[in-house]
Amino acid sequence: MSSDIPLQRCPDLIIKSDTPKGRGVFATKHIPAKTVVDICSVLVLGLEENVKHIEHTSLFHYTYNWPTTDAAGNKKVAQAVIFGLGSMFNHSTQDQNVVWERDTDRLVITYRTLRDIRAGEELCISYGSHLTFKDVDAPTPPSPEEEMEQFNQIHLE
Ligand SMILES: C[S@@+](CC[C@H](N)C(=O)[O-])C[C@H]1O[C@@H](n2cnc3c(N)ncnc32)[C@H](O)[C@@H]1O
Repeated sequence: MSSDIPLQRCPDLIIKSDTPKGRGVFATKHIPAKTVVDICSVLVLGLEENVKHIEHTSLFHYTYNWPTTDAAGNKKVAQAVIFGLGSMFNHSTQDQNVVWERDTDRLVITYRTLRDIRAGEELCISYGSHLTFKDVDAPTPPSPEEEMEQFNQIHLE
């Protein structure tokens, strides 16, 4: 049947529970680029139920933006709960190694490796630029002394 959704999950993964980002997904073996790591089903939340209820719970930190159309036919951005590993991937600004793709008709998200992943490495997606937490991977801003040195170098060259 064409509406059936074949599932696929890479077996070479574990959840580590004590990382600086909380729980996270890690590789136990080398995983080649473009490997499907998981196909996750999605529950799209009502626009109103999200604002009235979900945003006031810890689930708020797990939902993804999901394009939808309201009763009047206007395009809106709803929120969706992702079942499976999709809710366990942490964010990396500097070294995202997993990409994801929505299937809005079949209500699934497919996660694929962006590059080869080494055994022991964390699998991270990008949450975009509006983070609701302090990014532990964020580059540390230069000290005033370093900034002055960079400034001097730029002006000396
Ligand atoms: C979808 S959950 C990911 C799984 C989560 N680490 C857990 O233990 O359930 C998103 C939450 O993970 C944490 N997180 C993800 N990426 C992070 C990062 N780069 N720096 C700090 N915390 C991060 C934040 O607390 C964020 O709200």
